[in-house]
Amino acid sequence: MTRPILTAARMREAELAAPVGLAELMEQAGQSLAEAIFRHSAGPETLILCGPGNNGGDGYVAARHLSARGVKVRVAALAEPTTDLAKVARQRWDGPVEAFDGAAPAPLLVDCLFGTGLSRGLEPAVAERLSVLAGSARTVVACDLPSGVEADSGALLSPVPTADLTVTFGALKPAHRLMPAMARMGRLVLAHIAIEPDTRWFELAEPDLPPVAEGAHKYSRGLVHALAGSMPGAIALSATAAARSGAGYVRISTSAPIPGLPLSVVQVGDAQLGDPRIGCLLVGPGLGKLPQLLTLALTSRAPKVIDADAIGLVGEPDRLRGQDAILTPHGGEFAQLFGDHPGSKAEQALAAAAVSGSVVVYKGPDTLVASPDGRLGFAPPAPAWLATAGTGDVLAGIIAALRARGMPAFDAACAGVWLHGRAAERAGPAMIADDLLEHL
Ligand SMILES: NC(=O)C1=CN([C@@H]2O[C@H](COP(=O)(O)OP(=O)(O)OC[C@H]3O[C@@H](n4cnc5c(N)ncnc54)[C@H](OP(=O)(O)O)[C@@H]3O)[C@@H](O)[C@H]2O)[C@@H](O)CC1
Ligand SMILES: Nc1ncnc2c1ncn2[C@@H]1O[C@H](COP(=O)(O)OP(=O)(O)O)[C@@H](O)[C@H]1O
Ligand SMILES: [K+]
Repeated sequence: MTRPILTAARMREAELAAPVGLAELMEQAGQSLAEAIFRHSAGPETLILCGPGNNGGDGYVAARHLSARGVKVRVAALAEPTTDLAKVARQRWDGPVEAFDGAAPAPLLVDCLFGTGLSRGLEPAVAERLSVLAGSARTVVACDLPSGVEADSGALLSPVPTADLTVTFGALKPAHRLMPAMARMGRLVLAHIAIEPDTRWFELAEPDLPPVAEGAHKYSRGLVHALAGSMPGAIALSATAAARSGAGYVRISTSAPIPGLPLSVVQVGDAQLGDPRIGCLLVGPGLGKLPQLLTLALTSRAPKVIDADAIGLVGEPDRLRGQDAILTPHGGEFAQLFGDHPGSKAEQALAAAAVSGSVVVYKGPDTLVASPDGRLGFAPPAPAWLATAGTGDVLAGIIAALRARGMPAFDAACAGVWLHGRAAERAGPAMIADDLLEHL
């Protein structure tokens, strides 16, 4: 199941449009926070830090529910509540409220200082105290977002301790899946509250892959045609990944024999781009500085995956319009083609997709898949050991195979990114790109 993602502003709209009142939403949020805490680590003395806004309001509600379950709860307030909702939640908490500054540590710390309303970094003394309390706790739970994280960009506006568990409500926020904030979340639980998120932003989930038809033949299962350039290892990784990702036929145009390929991958000396059976053309991995090969690729009517060196050779993004292309840039390649866009990584990816008319897979520890029509997929965390040469070549091959198998471009890119991350998890920390091929 994909999980919806809303910006702070869209979340507020969804809250206002909810079929229940805001006070009921806060009650649901605080109660589900208490439940998630109780399930994660029932029992130990709990210190709940409450801020002045509704994030703090959730904290008072959670305090009441945890206390009713018999947990020893202490509440410390950074400031008196300023919103009506938080004031009511505060009144309904009948235990004492300590001052934030003097609060002693507890084994379980719940951070309800700031959530989606954070507008600037925490004051240095507050951030420092939060860090000390988090450092002394066995378990740190963040309500909605760890305090100091900017909800829409994933930026850290002040130092942010890493949570063991983050409980968010109704929808994820972009920061849950954008760096550097993503690394501070710990386990991320999405609790249900009665909003109806209407959004085309979502977290990637396990894909439905097209089954192999009973009457399939190798061409109907999808022909991936790759153009080799000056570095044969990269295209060998891509082509093998395509073969292992269910393409019926993988073929490479190459001027010299490429070693290390499965015997089933066909190597040809000419371009063969007029072949109407090509389900996806792959250009870029190991291409080197051969702009003529990109130009040749762009004469083909086939769907394309354009990766690596080829991205830097495009020049103007609108050269890609009408190409039915999926681009797979890392940060450097993205900047080369699209220049400096303002805004968050999410906004940049969408702007790039719009200007190129292409699906853009903006890679990194926080990979995004953007469609020109406004859909945006956020990858769940993938292991950092993917940061090794050649893993991008493997990803390009996976996506090319899924595209050739008939998946629409955006779906193929989303599925490919998800499968790539899970293959890395199975391959383990000492993996090299070649090892991913055994786990596809
Ligand atoms: N609405 C609903 O129905 C539901 C909402 N829910 C919950 O509400 C949370 C959002 O609540 P929120 O909008 O009140 O924002 P919140 O993050 O608590 O902080 C805002 C306050 O902090 C202040 N402030 C900001 N930065 C600051 C800083 N660095 N240092 C000091 N002050 C700072 C800011 O003041 P100002 O920027 O105006 O100075 C304002 O007073 C959301 O994350 C979720 O947990 C759930 O219950 C579901 C239902
Ligand atoms: N720290 C990280 N955590 C998770 N995934 C990462 C990290 N760094 C890189 N990746 C992933 O590894 C792959 C690297 O691709 P790329 O930069 O094109 O490398 P190459 O060109 O060497 O194949 C991408 O899929 C990227 O999302
Ligand atoms: K918080």
